[in-house]
Amino acid sequence: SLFESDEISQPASEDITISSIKDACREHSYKSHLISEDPLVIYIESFVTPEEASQLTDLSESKFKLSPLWSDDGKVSFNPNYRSSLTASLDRQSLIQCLETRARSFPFYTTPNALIKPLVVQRYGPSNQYRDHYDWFSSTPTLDGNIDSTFFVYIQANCTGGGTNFPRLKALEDEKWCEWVDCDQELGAGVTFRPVTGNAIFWRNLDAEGEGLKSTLHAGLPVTEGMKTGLNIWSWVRHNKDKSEL
Ligand SMILES: O=C(O)CCC(=O)C(=O)O
Ligand SMILES: [Fe+2]
Repeated sequence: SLFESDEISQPASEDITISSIKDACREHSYKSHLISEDPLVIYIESFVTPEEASQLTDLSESKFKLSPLWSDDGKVSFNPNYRSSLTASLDRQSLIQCLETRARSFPFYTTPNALIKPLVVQRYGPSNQYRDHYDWFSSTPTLDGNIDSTFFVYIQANCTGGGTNFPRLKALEDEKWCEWVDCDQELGAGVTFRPVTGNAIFWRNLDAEGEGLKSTLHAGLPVTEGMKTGLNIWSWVRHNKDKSEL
């Protein structure tokens, strides 16, 4: 086990890890909090600085198109009833390379050689949402890799609503989480992270055999007012090749 504590739903405060990195283009510290051990879900405070968050928002500004959906063979389709946000794919300039390095050096990132595909930014205005889905694909012959881990970083959170809901995670009971998690939702609704600029959720999508974890089901809940923008950092690994580089 990665952790000493077996209390998955209420990690002790000793589970906080502070990481400081000098090589992610500038010195940067963030704080990790264990949310769930299986599936592995970590909440990261200040994964990006406020300046980085606003630069990322600026970089994506002119690039937004309707967000796609992917089938298990990797084909793209559109269905605004299911996913109504906008997506921008970012050029790999210096800030992006810094964030890729920061992601690779995250202590819980176990596939340092995995392929990071171009980073994408998701934008949600009023009523925009992304209903329940997995970030992983079921194995099919046409797609030889899968998304092993996800960072979802809130880069703009001037909104109400728009939480990131994991309906199959056990609700967090300790009030200390209410700073970041919706503590007013119904029991049984899992865990809903509230958008907070600069903070991120990291999770592993695949089990040790490379199979998708159904416990990672999640949704971007509808924004009720304002604007939410988030950055995805997805790492890809090959199927059945023991987490090798894609
Ligand atoms: O918007 C969110 O909170 C989640 C976004 C998401 O799940 C995705 O882009 O795959
Ligand atoms: Fe997702």
